[in-house]
Amino acid sequence: MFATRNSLKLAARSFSTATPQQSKVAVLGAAGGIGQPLSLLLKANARVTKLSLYDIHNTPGVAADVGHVNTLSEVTGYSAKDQDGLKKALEGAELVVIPAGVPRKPGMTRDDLFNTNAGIVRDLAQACAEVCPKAKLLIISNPVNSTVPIASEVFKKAGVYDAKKIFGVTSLDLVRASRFIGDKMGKIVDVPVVGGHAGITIIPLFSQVKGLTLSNEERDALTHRVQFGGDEVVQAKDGLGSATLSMAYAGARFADSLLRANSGEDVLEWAFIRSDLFEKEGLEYFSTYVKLDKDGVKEILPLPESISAYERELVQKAIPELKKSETKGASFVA
Ligand SMILES: NC(=O)C1=CN([C@@H]2O[C@H](COP(=O)(O)OP(=O)(O)OC[C@H]3O[C@@H](n4cnc5c(N)ncnc54)[C@H](O)[C@@H]3O)[C@@H](O)[C@H]2O)C=CC1
Ligand SMILES: O=C([O-])CC(=O)C(=O)O
Repeated sequence: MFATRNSLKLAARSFSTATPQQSKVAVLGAAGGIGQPLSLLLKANARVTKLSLYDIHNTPGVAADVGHVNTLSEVTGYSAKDQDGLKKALEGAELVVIPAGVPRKPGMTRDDLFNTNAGIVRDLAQACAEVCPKAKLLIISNPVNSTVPIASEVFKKAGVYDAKKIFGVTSLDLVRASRFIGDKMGKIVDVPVVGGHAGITIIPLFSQVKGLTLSNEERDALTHRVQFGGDEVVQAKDGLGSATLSMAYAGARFADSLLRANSGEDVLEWAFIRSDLFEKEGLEYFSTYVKLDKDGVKEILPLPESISAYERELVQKAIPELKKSETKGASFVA
């Protein structure tokens, strides 16, 4: 991966190596299973000029360790023990990535994490709304289908809400879909994934992959594998948590897209955001194709006309699930 100092290539895409403008990125939950490798990948990204790590404990060690990686960014670490540690971590942040919270154990759904993680995300979002209201929030903590509405409601209450800047990170679903199809195609291609980030709300759009032909059985099996890819890792880790390394990779890739957009590049991404696409159905949040610019979401693109009848049906099935989760999140703050 660290082939040369100037080329950090990861799969089909690469992280930025261009000389950056000033970009401070804060990671909240930085000492955790995702937080540590994610912080490492952000340290390796030349677009990050300041990396600010926060966790309730163990952050000084992670910051000291990551801080020895020889890129020019400055690394600071704060924990809950430091006076105003969270505030200091957030001051001047352009991007705030949030992987704070508990992960699943076998037999749990992501929604089972709500009771613990909803409060964590609410409180961290509250601090962001106070200290860096213009920062882009990248929410990894599960259940994403509820934690994004939670953060949004906190920002609304604080009077600083900008729907263009609050993102649920669903990029692990895209990474998985791309990887699983990679075996079939013998090369890595991008696979769109829309909807949300839990079970049947995760909808891979295999119909959009040029040159891919699947039998109905293959399509069903691959769709199921993408939808329940998280469970595969939870079971394999056998009580020790959920995906961390692949999530760090996917999260760092998503952060890089926002940093690229911030420096003027036209960037296309898939993200779970506030969207009017299903307004008629009363749904507020949906992961879809977006154009990014320095202010966050520049344009939300509709679902491709050419998606299959099978995929349309999956979208219809996901809508009530997504609605339940967003209502649960929004009511928690209300
Ligand atoms: N969006 C996605 O695709 C994915 C989301 N996740 C979710 O990410 C979250 C974190 O997962 P892991 O890193 O494996 O868990 P972990 O338990 O290894 O790490 C979580 C970290 O959050 C910290 N933390 C807890 N409360 C905090 C607070 N109030 N402020 C700051 N830090 C706090 C903990 O001290 C810990 O270091 C889980 O909710 C998990 O379900 C995991 C994989 C994929
Ligand atoms: O499955 C989990 O709980 C973690 C997660 O969101 C994923 O791996 O997609």
